Parts: sequence; structure tokens; C-alpha cells
Amino acid sequence: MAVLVTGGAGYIGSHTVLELLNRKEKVVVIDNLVKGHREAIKGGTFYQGDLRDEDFLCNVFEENEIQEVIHFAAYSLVGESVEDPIKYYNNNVVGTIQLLSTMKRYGVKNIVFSSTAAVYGEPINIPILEEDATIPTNPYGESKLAIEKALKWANKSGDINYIALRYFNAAGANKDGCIGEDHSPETHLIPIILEAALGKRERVFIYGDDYDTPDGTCIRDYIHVVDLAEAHILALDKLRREGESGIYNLGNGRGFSVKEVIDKAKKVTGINIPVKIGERRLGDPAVLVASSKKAKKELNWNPKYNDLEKIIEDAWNWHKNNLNGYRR
Ligand SMILES: NC(=O)c1ccc[n+]([C@@H]2O[C@H](COP(=O)([O-])OP(=O)(O)OC[C@H]3O[C@@H](n4cnc5c(N)ncnc54)[C@H](O)[C@@H]3O)[C@@H](O)[C@H]2O)c1
Ligand SMILES: O=c1ccn([C@@H]2O[C@H](COP(=O)(O)OP(=O)(O)O[C@H]3O[C@H](CO)[C@@H](O)[C@H](O)[C@H]3O)[C@@H](O)[C@H]2O)c(=O)[nH]1
Repeated sequence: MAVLVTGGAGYIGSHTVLELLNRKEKVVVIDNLVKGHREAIKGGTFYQGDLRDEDFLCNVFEENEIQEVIHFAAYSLVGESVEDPIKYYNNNVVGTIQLLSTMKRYGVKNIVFSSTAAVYGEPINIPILEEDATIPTNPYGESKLAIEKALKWANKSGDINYIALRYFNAAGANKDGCIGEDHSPETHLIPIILEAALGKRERVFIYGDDYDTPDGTCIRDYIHVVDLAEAHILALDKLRREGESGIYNLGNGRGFSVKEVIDKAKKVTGINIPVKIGERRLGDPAVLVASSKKAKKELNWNPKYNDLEKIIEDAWNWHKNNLNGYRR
């Protein structure tokens, strides 16, 4: 019996695959490698292909005894989703529905789904609770919310049991430095800051300093990728044990502004990183900070690496030792 990991060659997926392998789980990975890297998958059986390809997907389910699915494969960039919403609906909604249909066809019920803080939009309360309003400010968040709703109905009909994990901002890298974050082009704040520290970019553009926050820059809740990976294992355990569906926030409950993240990175690297204030980026909410009380209570999740400096240290370790990411 195997766990199918879609998007397992990607950033969070590859860290979760490693945790699964450490637990001696049998792992099957699907990835089209549009964003991911073959080198990031440290074991299991790999199939290169696209979720939207029905024949490909059926073949994977035919050749393996899939027991559960952890579903990461998606596009996930807020700004890009505003510029090209159809691309996002096509991959994130059509791709996931194709996956759910195939699961139903092969009688696979349990799925852990990568949702996002972007489903909330501009929050009314900080920290954000799972039952707070979900009014996304971008198509990316809408596409993930659409799937959460499909999962809710598929659960009511008895077809699917799911745990949707709404992660806040993933960052850091595996402690032993064997895998890390390598997106091309990179758009995420922490790797961009570290690339500037390494001289790979001239400066960091801060996307707006006129938000309604203490220093005017956006506030986010950064969570270590290994803690995220651990939450997937716990979610899988819960689905196996109880088969009960649910939605959980995953964050540290502490927000840092863009300027604060840059200051922390300067401290960790010892390098003076040049910055420039730029325009706001489309679709960005001002503040996203999680309450993860529910995940702590019901999944027994206990994030270990919740200090932002330590998160940046692990990312820095990966970036300075892998100047070209996975491309050697
Ligand atoms: N990175 C974050 O901070 C963050 C926060 C919240 C939610 N998420 C969600 O977590 C998941 C993983 O994010 P990530 O940062 O690891 O992204 P990533 O781009 O590194 O990984 C996604 C992987 O999925 C693959 N993929 C995409 N579409 C596919 C398709 N149709 N068929 C097969 N493979 C496909 C890509 O090649 C890539 O390897 C995404 O669903 C994302 O929306 C990420
Ligand atoms: O060069 C940059 C890059 C980012 N930012 C800002 O830094 C913050 C964080 O941005 P980024 O690292 O791109 O992450 P988010 O846009 O917050 O989105 C991430 O976090 C979301 C959950 O909060 C996930 O859903 C998304 O998939 C994931 O990309 C935002 O305020 C950006 O405006 C800059 O100022 N300059």
C-alpha cells in the first residue's frame, strides 16, 4: 500500500516525501516537473506526468496500490494568478477534480490537500481562525477555496475523506541541507532576500510601504517547511485513524513585516542587503497571521522550528551551498 504524493518534486512536496520515507512509508510521486526537480525526490517511485492527463493518472493507480493521496501539485503564485486567472483555474481546479475523479474510480478515499492562507483574503481578525470569513483577494486563493468546497461535498456524499491544510508562508530547508527551495523564477520573499545577499540580484524590491501596518509593509506568518511536512504526516495519521475530515491553519501565530524579515536576514547572513521600495503587488493582503490552535489540539502538531532567525538560517544554509539550486 502506497501514499501518492502529487507535486512531490516541488518545495513542500519534496520535504514531505522525505519525512514519509523516514517513516518507512511506501511512496509514489507524480510531478510534471514544470516547477519541481527530479533531484529533490529522495526515494519512492517517480512518474513524470500531468494530473490533467486522465490516462497517465489511471496508469499510476493501476500500477500501484494507492491507499491515500497527499496533493501538492498546483500553481501557487498570488501575483501571477491575478495576471492569468485561467491558468490557475485550469491547473488547480481542473487538475484536482481529475485527481478526485480518479480516486473515486479506484476507491481511494483519503486525501490531504494543500490549501492556503490566501483563502481568507483581507482578514477581519488576527490571528485568523479556520471559521473566519473566506473572501480571497486573488484567483489563486479562489481556486483553492473552490477545491475545499468540492471536498466538503464529496465528503458529504461519502466519496472522500479529506484534511485541508491552510498553510501560511512556507520557508526554510531541510536541516541536513540535502533539499531546499528552488523556484524559477523565484518570487518568494526569503529566497529573494538571500539571493540578494549572495549578489545574485542587485536588491530586494519591497512591494509597497503604504499598507496599514506599523512600518507600512505587509505582514506574514513564516512557517518552517519541515514543520509543514510533519503536519502532513499527522494529518495522514488522523485520516487513517478516524477518517474524519477537517480544515486546519498551519502557521506560527507570529507576524513579521517585509522590513522585519529583511532585518533578520541581514543579522543571519551578516551581509548588508540593498533594498528599494516599489509598487504594491496585485492581490496581496496586508496582514496574514494564523491561529494554529486547532491543528495543535486535533492533529497534535507541535512546530519545532518556530524562530524566524532559525528558519532563515536553514534557508541560508541551502542557498549558499547550492548557488544554482538543483542545477549543478
Ligand atoms: N510555498 C508556500 O508558501 C505555500 C503556502 C500555502 C500553500 N501552498 C501550496 O502548497 C503546494 C506546494 O507549494 P510549493 O511551494 O511546494 O510549490 P512548488 O511549485 O514548489 O511545487 C508544486 C509542484 O507541483 C508540480 N505540478 C504543478 N502542477 C502540476 C500538474 N498539473 N501535474 C503534475 N505536477 C504538477 C510542479 O512541477 C511542482 O513540482 C501548492 O499547492 C501551493 O498552492 C504553498
Ligand atoms: O520580492 C519581493 C517578494 C515578496 N514581497 C512581499 O513579501 C510578502 C511575502 O510574499 P511571498 O513570499 O511572495 O509570499 P505570499 O505572496 O505571501 O504567498 C505565499 O504564502 C501564501 C500563504 O500566505 C501561499 O498561499 C502562497 O502560495 C505563497 O507563495 C508579501 O507581502 C510580498 O508582497 C516583497 O516585498 N518583495
